[in-house]
Amino acid sequence: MAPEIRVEGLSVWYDRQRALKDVSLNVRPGTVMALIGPSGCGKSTFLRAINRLIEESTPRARVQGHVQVGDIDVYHPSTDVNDLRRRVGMVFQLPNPFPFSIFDNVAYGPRLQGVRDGRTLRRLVENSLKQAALWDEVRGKLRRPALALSGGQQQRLCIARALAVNPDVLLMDEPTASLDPLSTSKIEELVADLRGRYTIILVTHNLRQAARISDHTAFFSNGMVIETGDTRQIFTAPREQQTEEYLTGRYED
Ligand SMILES: Nc1ncnc2c1ncn2[C@@H]1O[C@H](COP(=O)(O)OP(=O)(O)OP(=O)(O)O)[C@@H](O)[C@H]1O
Repeated sequence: MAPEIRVEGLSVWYDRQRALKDVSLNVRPGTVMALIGPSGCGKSTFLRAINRLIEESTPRARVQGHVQVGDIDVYHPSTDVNDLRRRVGMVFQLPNPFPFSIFDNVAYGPRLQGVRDGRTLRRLVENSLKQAALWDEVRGKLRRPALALSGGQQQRLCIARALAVNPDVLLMDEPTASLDPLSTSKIEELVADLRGRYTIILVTHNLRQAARISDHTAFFSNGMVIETGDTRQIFTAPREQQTEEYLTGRYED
């Protein structure tokens, strides 16, 4: 079941720099939330706070506030980070398949979880590749190296890999930034398809993409959420002047 994500009073410090300032934001179950805003405003930091990736990449960073993903209190001392990351999948800007075969990339997570049975693995791999809209292009070639796929296919493979462990949240950090227009539209269709089954947060610099595929949008600036709401409303009638300036390109990046 796609969970609600509730974030209350989230602040993040990297050394002395405060990258997020008391951010509160809710994402409803099974919806797509787009995070937009100028470079360095804290969008990726927000995303990485949700699956506790910040402590992984920057052990000296400090996180304060409350993050709830369904029934998981993300920063509670008893929370199992591996379990959290199984339920909260992540896709990055640059496709990052492992230097293994297509099959082994998708089977990686389930194998780590102890799935050994060949038939079960084959079924999981096929289902995940179908969900990621890649199956038709790679069936019969599952033993080929993942790195031989095109960039757009690699990104869909990374989405399949994330889906293979059966998450219920997907965090996507500029997933189409490195892709050509055709691959971008495939990923956008895929996100539209996954909506409902997963709660999705998508960071994007592509405003038209945010307008096309998100239900809600949050505009970040300088570590704060300036405005959040229905995507249509944000794009057609923003309440805040800063949002309007950003959307009309008058914002100093
Ligand atoms: N690991 C880190 N160590 C120190 N400072 C960091 C680290 N990661 C991010 N920052 C700083 O925190 C601020 C927010 O960065 P973040 O990457 O979250 O912004 P962003 O909105 O995602 O930017 P972009 O759109 O360019 O990806 C920036 O000033 C950035 O330089």
